[in-house]
Amino acid sequence: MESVPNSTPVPQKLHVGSNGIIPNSNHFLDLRSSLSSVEAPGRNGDPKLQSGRKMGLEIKTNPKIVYGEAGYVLEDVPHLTDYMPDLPTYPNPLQDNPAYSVVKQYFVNRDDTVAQKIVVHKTSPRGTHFRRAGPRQRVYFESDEVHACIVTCGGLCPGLNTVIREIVCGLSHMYGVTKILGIEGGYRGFYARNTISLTPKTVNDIHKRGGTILGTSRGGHDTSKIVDSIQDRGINQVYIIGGDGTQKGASMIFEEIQRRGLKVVVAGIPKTIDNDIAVIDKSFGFDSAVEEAQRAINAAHVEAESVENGIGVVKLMGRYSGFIAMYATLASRDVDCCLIPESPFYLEGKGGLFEYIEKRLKENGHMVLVVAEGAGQELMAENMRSMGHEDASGNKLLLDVGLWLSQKIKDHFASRKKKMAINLKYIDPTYMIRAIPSNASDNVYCTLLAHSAIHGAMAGYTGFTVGPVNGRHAYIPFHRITEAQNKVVITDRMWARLLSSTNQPSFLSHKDVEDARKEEAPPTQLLDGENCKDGHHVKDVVDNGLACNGTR
Ligand SMILES: Nc1ncnc2c1ncn2[C@@H]1O[C@H](COP(=O)(O)OP(=O)(O)OP(=O)(O)O)[C@@H](O)[C@H]1O
Ligand SMILES: O=P(O)(O)OC[C@H]1O[C@](O)(CO)[C@@H](O)[C@@H]1O
Ligand SMILES: [Mg+2]
Repeated sequence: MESVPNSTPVPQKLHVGSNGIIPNSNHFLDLRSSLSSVEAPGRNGDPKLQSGRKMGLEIKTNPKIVYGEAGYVLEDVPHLTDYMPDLPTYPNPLQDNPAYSVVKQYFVNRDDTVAQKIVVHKTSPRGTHFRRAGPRQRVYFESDEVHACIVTCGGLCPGLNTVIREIVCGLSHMYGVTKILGIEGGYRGFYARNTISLTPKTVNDIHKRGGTILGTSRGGHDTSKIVDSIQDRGINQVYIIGGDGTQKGASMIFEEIQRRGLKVVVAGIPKTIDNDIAVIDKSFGFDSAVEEAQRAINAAHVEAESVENGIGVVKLMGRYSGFIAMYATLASRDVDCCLIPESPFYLEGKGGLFEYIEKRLKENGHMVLVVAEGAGQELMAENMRSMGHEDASGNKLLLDVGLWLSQKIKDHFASRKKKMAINLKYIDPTYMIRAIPSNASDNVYCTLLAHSAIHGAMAGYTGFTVGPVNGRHAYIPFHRITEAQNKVVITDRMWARLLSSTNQPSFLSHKDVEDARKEEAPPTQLLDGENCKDGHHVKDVVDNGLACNGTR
């Protein structure tokens, strides 16, 4: 969150009505090409953006930001007409589609936007909005002109095949597209592998399988080779499914395409089993993972309660964010302790993990412990020589906290001082969970993501990631997805619910709590006005167009 320095120029203001509707839509459309050059206050002055590099990402395009009344801010996504102003448009073929033509107001009003925060005070500024996803009345591609491709990158996640299937079927059934290529093996597949032709027939039942039929990889992102391949193959719609690293790569591809002036749309579909993607409500596959994790937790519980002083330890995925562990714990009710990367813990002494385990064993005769793979990394590094290795994408390789913790617990209770017989079983279901097909609700979610991406691409939007914001699908500029990771906020209500359900110690000192409170709160919390560092009042926001959206 940052407030806007008073010295920055007030941007060109668009007249947005109090209901958020831009009164004359044509006026808005006419302004669209100039919007990309509207200087965003606080952004151009932001050293992270001025230097052009942040988290390895080159950000060259000014964000498209539109300011309205009462602190309304639209963080818009790029459009092909930003750099190709004279493109022709065509009526959306969906208007003649028997399934969709009967729907009242099927087409999204082009001024519709989705609010990032829906909990507001009566004096709150209206805050940040994103362009609403969905089909537009006019499209920028004729059906037989479209040559789409799909690529999946990063780690596996339940639902990848469903998204592939629904992009292929959606393009084909809704827009009559026949040329769709699958890029094999992630980003490097653009220049190092063959492509496969995808049709509704070939993808018909792939949603029932785990993994990705296209294969995936880490590393191998070579922007100019990728864009050469897109150009050489005559591809004009690129659908990129992947996590934060993938979206950074997608942003660079978009920048290069724009630099070359190509009529090529780049659409990102966010994927991560860890649910660590910022802005969106939830990532696909997360629900399926939490559900599948219940099987491992149940097994750990059965094993633990069947023996004297039984301890079941389950490791779940979550490199930097403990969402899977937190939700799996909350869902299960059999878990006595959940450890996540966001909440440091310690083993020995008063208030430590060993003391709590002993207490639970004495009270209950058994216990279940869930640990996210990224938890306790610093603690382990103090004990062991840290490897400091990275994978091909530059992600830090983690030490195995499950094995380490299990050994530490065994050693502690076997020590001469303690001499307490325990029976510990360690279950690592991480890759088994990641490899399952998506569950029913994720399947529906994947379908909506795919459709939103297709509608956006056909309408000429580009350089966006699609996803639900407060339940409504929106087009989100890449930089908003890649500039921060979503994490469990340990001063938030959800973590408090977990602590009260497991009765575990918080392992936090008073100082830890104070530090955590000072950290940025998540965008879903009520922050407007309250979190402006320089104390800009709502009136400043309204009168001077100053942005204070509480999200940076
Ligand atoms: N900063 C970056 N710039 C360009 N490309 C990147 C960047 N970071 C990662 N990539 C590319 O994106 C792809 C996937 O990245 P990564 O392995 O980090 O997975 P991810 O998309 O973050 O998914 P997940 O972490 O959920 O498995 C890789 O091919 C990698 O080369
Ligand atoms: O073993 P891999 O494929 O590199 O992936 C492991 C990582 O990928 C993730 O599943 C994210 O995709 C993390 O939870 C995990 O740390
Ligand atoms: Mg990642």
